[in-house]
Amino acid sequence: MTIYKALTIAGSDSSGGAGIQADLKTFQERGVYGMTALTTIVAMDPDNHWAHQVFPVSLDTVRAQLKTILEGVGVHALKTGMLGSVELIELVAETIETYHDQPVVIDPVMVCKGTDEVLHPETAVALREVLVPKATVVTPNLFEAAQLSGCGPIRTVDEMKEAAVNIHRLGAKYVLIKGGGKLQHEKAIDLLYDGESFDILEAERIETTYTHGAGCTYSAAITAELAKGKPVKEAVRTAKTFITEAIRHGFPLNEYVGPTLHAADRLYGKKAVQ
Ligand SMILES: Nc1ncnc2c1ncn2[C@@H]1O[C@H](COP(=O)(O)OP(=O)(O)O)[C@@H](O)[C@H]1O
Ligand SMILES: Cc1ncc(COP(=O)(O)O)c(C=O)c1O
Ligand SMILES: [Mg+2]
Repeated sequence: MTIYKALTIAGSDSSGGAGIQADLKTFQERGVYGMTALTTIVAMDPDNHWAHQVFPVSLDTVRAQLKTILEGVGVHALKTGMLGSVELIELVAETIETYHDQPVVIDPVMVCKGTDEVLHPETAVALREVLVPKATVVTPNLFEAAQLSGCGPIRTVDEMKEAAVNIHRLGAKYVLIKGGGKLQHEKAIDLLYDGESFDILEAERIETTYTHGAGCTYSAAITAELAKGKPVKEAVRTAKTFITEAIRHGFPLNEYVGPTLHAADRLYGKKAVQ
């Protein structure tokens, strides 16, 4: 029996809903062995309205983790999440160049939910110019897609299409823009573009604010399916069902944050994508 292995290069969300924790839980749920290269640690302050504090991991430490996994073990697919510095984005891009055989999912994390404030503003340009061109699939939310594409704010499916074309021109093979809860639409719409045609993924829109980590979980589920050798379109459809169930069963951790339930598809799943 083949054990499929996936790597996430991402930050730690101590509260467990997003980041490397979401990725590992999702890999496990999808039957894939998960490994990690930790880039940064995010802590949230309960005495200060859950304000985020970011503690970066040194470049050498990230390099050593990547060597452990990519030279010491090998992976069937990898994904990136929060990277936190231009130097790190460059290191990850070089690493992908060296191990370019596996599918690569780039989740171009710029923002945490609840704010449109870019966490590391200087990294947006490096993401666009250095890392997105290496992606098998890039998975921006609406805010990130606007930043990467150079388009203004994205409010409609037509504007999502325009942004997807621009991002595809950067070199990503597939562009998946997440309309999610922010697009004014009765469904939760995502748009997948492969340079030729647009696929709309449509799922039930769930009335909830417990979506912390939804993007990480979605991109990790896509990575897991790609690790198993699934084609991109099938991987994205499977992941869409998975994230819809995880959001349906999202829950509050405290007054500030509610993550999705990574185990929901296994525990309560039903088909969600139309
Ligand atoms: N309220 C919702 N109901 C159903 N699906 C949602 C909802 N909000 C987000 N999604 C879906 O969750 C996935 C992650 O999207 P999103 O939350 O926009 O990402 P991010 O966490 O990176 O901002 C996408 O498939 C999106 O369509
Ligand atoms: C370490 C880390 N990575 C990524 C994210 C982005 O999470 P989301 O999946 O909600 O976009 C967060 C948000 O808090 C985070 O803390
Ligand atoms: Mg995100």
